[in-house]
Amino acid sequence: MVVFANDVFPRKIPLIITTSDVLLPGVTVKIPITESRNVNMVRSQLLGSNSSPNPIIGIVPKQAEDSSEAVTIDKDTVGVIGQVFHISRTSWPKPTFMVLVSGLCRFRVDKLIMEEPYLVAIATQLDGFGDESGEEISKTDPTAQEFRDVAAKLFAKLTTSYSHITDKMSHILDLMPLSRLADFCCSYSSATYAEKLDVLNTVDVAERLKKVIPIMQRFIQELDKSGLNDRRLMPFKTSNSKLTRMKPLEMGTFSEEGDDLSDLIKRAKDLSVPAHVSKVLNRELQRLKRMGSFHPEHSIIRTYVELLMDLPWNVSAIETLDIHKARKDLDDDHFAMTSVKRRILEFLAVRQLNKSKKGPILCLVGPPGVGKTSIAKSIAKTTGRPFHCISLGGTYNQSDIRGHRKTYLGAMPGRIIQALKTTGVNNPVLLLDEVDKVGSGAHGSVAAALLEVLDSAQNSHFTDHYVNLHFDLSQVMFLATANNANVIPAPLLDRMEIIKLNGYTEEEKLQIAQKHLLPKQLREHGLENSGLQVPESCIIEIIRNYTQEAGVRSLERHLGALCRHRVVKLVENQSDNSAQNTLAPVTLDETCLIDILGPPPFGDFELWRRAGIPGVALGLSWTEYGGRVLIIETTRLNRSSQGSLVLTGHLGDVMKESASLAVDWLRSVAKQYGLNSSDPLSDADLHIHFPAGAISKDGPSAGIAIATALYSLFTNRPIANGVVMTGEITLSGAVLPVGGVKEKVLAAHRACLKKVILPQKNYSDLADIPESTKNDLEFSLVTEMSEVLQAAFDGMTESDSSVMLNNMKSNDSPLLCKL
Ligand SMILES: Nc1ncnc2c1ncn2[C@@H]1O[C@H](COP(=O)(O)OP(=O)(O)OP(=O)(O)O)[C@@H](O)[C@H]1O
Repeated sequence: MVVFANDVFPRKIPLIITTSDVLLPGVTVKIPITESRNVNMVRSQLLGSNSSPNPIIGIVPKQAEDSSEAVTIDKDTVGVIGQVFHISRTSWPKPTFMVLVSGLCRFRVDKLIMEEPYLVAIATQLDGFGDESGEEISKTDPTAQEFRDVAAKLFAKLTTSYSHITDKMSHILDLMPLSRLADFCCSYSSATYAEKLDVLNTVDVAERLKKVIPIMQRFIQELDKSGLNDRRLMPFKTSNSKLTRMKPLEMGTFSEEGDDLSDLIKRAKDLSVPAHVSKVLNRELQRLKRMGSFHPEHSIIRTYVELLMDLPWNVSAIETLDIHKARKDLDDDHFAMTSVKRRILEFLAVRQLNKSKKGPILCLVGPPGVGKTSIAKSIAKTTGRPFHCISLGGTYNQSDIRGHRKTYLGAMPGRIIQALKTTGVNNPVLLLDEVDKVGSGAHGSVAAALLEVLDSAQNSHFTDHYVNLHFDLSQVMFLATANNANVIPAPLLDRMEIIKLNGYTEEEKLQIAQKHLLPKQLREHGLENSGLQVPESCIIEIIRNYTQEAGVRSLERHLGALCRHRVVKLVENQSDNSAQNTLAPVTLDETCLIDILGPPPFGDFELWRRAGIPGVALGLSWTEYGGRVLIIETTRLNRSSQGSLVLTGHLGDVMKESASLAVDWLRSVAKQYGLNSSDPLSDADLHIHFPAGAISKDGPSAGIAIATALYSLFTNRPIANGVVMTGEITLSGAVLPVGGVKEKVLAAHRACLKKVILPQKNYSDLADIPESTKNDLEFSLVTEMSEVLQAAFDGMTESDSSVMLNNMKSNDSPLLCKL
């Protein structure tokens, strides 16, 4: 109900700009609010704490329908004063409001007094609220009579179809003032945007009637031709209220919702979907049809229906399985990785022979940057299936996989369904990236949700909570990647076949850089013909002193940095001298590297400075990022009381146990090895430290290195140059095998060490190590501590050791720097 003081509307009025249709007085419409100033206006004026129950706003149409220019409001622009009856909002996919508003009368903008955050104008009312007392045209005027005749003809046409509104039609014709009737007929006939704008701008009633007559006549002809009644003419009511001669019509709308819905229905008819889907689709479309777009649930149901229609229930990519092509593709895209490629070819060959056979789910496990994701992409490429990567790192909610139930606010389908929608086929290659990083929280375990997805016996009936219909995932080729297989939950691990990718040797990295990474970076930076040469020596320098990684990602980044530097030079050259578009070819050297990349962050100076001191040994550790050289420092602090063992460096329980074992082994052999005291801890504190305390360390494999460091401390003999060791120690001094040998040996090679002491039982692991690496290293395979000591001190007599110590004291640069 409009309540204005003295029936005059307020002079200062907030505005909404409409772009899709023109509201005329006497008509009620829903206006979608998307433009930012309109949204601000609704938030502040209609939803604010001070807003009145049925606020009054001004509605101004854009002045040209097709104009793409930003909407501006000038002085004298004509609009319609409207009363807001209802506001609904949706927050998904983006925040939008829908405002139900009833047009009351025309107004003219005198002055804009605010433009941001929303528009406010000082306005003047142009016509009355549609009561007959203010009518400016007499009923006997010829134009008025002609108008009434044509309107009667139009109404007669309509009432023949809408028998239930016959009474109301005649009521309108009799009671509604002509000025208002003109607006009404124009709105509900087939007037164009420009015609409606023209009628809005025509304040003079006689003029307005003249303009609406041809519109109605054309509409009558259209109805005659089509034989149908226009759907836009909806049932309506009248009211005798003082100010609102017309009550809101039942939902005319600006948006082309009706058209959209019929498009949706038509699309649903043409779709080929399984019976259980088509049943739900039809049911939901019927609901949509019944509820109208103003219903709060409308957009939720519509989004759901659209998802059902977008999902590739019966659409498959044509698989191209050709083992020769697959071999070529894999070799073209990746250097080395022989065993991985072999396993993938076996996998593809089995599929080629028997397409219905459900192969295992391959899980590629290895340190970062060794090509897990890129080999998965190659598999997709060679099989002709679309590829999609689902990154699972940090996923703690099982709804991410299975979706949210539709009843939740902002519910969404899970990542599997979203991936299928994105790829548009039901047999893509889906890569579950970082499957070892999934977690579990208050909303269930992600691993448990993945079990269903990966189980070939169950996944033909995979049901996402949002979709709530089973989707057949049996055609999807799932691959997974992980950095550390040990932390993958056992039931999940059980469903996958692990393929290990190890770190690369220096030689392999060089080949990968020359054959793949550098050409790729040059291509991506548009430098193919720019004359940039990165010689082998530079790449080796980057590998050795600028990166310390098992994979090649950091190497690729550094090559990218070289390319970017060249691009800057090229662009600068172009702007300095527009005629010259090229630079002279350049071959980088190590000095250029320092200029471009800065001083090398790595190098093994630290190792060399520490090794060679009595009580310091080098061990090897395995991490999910590749192998690492581990420094073990020991020292003895004289105390008068009974000594104690102090361990520092962020150690796990197993590593602490290893240290105690090593100390006790040393106690037990003190006499045999002629140590000064029969109990090294009798009058001293012993401190064993593992530098880099921020990194947690655990496992038994540092046992022999700790024992050797202690032996070195108590005999005051430094361990021989470039010796590194790994192996578990027992109390009796036996050496047990350890894991991750390949990664550890590669780390020793990267650090330019000379000799690796390994447990004898790890002999078979040496087969995995590339020949070129093996040729650079000396291996000592040992079964007990006496052999470890023999190899670690390398036949050095005590006098050799003291010469070495003296050298170290007199010369600041350590001996091992020469390695
Ligand atoms: N053997 C190889 N031959 C050619 N390029 C390689 C090889 N290995 C890795 N690369 C390249 O190294 C880059 C990093 O590889 P990718 O992203 O596949 O690593 P990833 O193992 O998946 O790492 P993360 O575990 O961090 O996801 C890519 O550009 C990839 O093409």
